[in-house]
Amino acid sequence: MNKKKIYKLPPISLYIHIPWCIKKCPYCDFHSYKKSKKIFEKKYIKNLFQDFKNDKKKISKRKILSVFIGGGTPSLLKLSSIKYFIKKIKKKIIKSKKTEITIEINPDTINSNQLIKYYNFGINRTSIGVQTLNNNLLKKIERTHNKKKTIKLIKSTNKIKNRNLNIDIIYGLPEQSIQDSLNDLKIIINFKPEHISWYLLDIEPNTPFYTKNIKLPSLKKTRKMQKLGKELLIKSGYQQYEISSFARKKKYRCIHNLNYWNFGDYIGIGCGAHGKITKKNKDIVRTIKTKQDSQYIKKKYIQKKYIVSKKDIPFEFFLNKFRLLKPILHQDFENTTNIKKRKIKKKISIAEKHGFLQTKKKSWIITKHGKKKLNSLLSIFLK
Ligand SMILES: C[S@@+](CC[C@H](N)C(=O)[O-])C[C@H]1O[C@@H](n2cnc3c(N)ncnc32)[C@H](O)[C@@H]1O
Ligand SMILES: C[S@@+](CC[C@H](N)C(=O)[O-])C[C@H]1O[C@@H](n2cnc3c(N)ncnc32)[C@H](O)[C@@H]1O
Ligand code: SF4
Repeated sequence: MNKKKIYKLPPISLYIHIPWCIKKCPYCDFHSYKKSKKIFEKKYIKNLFQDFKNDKKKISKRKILSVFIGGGTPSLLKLSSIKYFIKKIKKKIIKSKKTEITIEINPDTINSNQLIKYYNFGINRTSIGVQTLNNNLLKKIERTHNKKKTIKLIKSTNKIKNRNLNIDIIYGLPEQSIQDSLNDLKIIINFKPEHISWYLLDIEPNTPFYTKNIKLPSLKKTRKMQKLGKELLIKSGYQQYEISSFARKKKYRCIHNLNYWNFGDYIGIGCGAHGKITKKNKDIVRTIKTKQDSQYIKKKYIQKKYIVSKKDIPFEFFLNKFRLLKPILHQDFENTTNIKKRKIKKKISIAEKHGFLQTKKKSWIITKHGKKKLNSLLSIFLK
């Protein structure tokens, strides 16, 4: 009998991109820019919903695991726009109160009353971009908020029942001392946010911080910050479940980001949003939405769409999976990529020879050395 193999498709999330910011931060490589007065928010929201409806058809009845409203700065939107949009998508896709719905917030864009309203609309996870609480450093990285204002906003979240709060902090900032970086963590930990994303400043070539040649802490210093910061977070009750992600309890791990790192699928709507959809024949389709808002509101949603070539899939899979710093099941690789593990045997043995990986009966394990040299490990799969 000719048995047809039925593949299980990966879980699918929804990402919504709001590209606007108060101003562009000089270190930021995200797709974001200052909003022009000519662009009407209402029009953008209407188009977001149309873009969503178009993409929704491509996933038929697959259940949405999580929703993430990111940016840019989604908290720049009017409360009425967010309320309207959440209500519309909830009707279409969200069947359970447990579905994680996150919104990213810049502390200079809202007050505590507005933040509380997000929870009333059904958003159940909020993420505040604090970066640092040192006023001098905030000025150096050209942020528009200060310590006092940020702390007031964080404090106000204590009133929220079932709060699920994430705080983004960056370390390795220009001229930052080890003590400065640990102080930021100590202050934030005192507020007991459910989640802390603790990023090392990344300098990408197309940002002003790259071209300006700013003075960064030495590698030795950032390594020390990393070691001491991680120890502090763990001592304070946070569990690390990804390179930069720490949660107070397992239930506070970010479902949306975990789905990306597990090489799950996601619809990406809004200017510059990326999407990844695995089709029934296991082709992986990536989409990039139109970057300019003026074009997007003319209903030109898609900028690029392509099928990921078979030879690139292992690299994309490991790029995400290695971030979780835990064993990767062979079965998981084969199921998610539709590629047999023997096809990557050569690359795995190179990684083993370098001491980056160990092959066990059912999984690959990243060694301590591999965790330190994650980029070198990944580059093996890029070749
Ligand atoms: C897209 S931003 C959204 C938050 C909001 N726009 C804000 O900045 O307040 C998400 C997070 O990415 C992090 N981030 C942005 N640029 C970074 C960089 N160059 N290096 C490390 N982290 C960065 C920041 O912590 C920021 O809060
Ligand atoms: C830098 S992370 C910050 C997460 C935040 N710290 C938190 O835990 O809530 C932002 C998230 O938005 C997603 N994201 C940002 N820009 C995106 C885009 N243009 N298309 C798709 N996803 C995007 C990232 O992949 C990630 O899941
Ligand atoms: S860090 Fe946040 S506020 Fe700054 S430009 Fe990037 S997205 Fe906008």
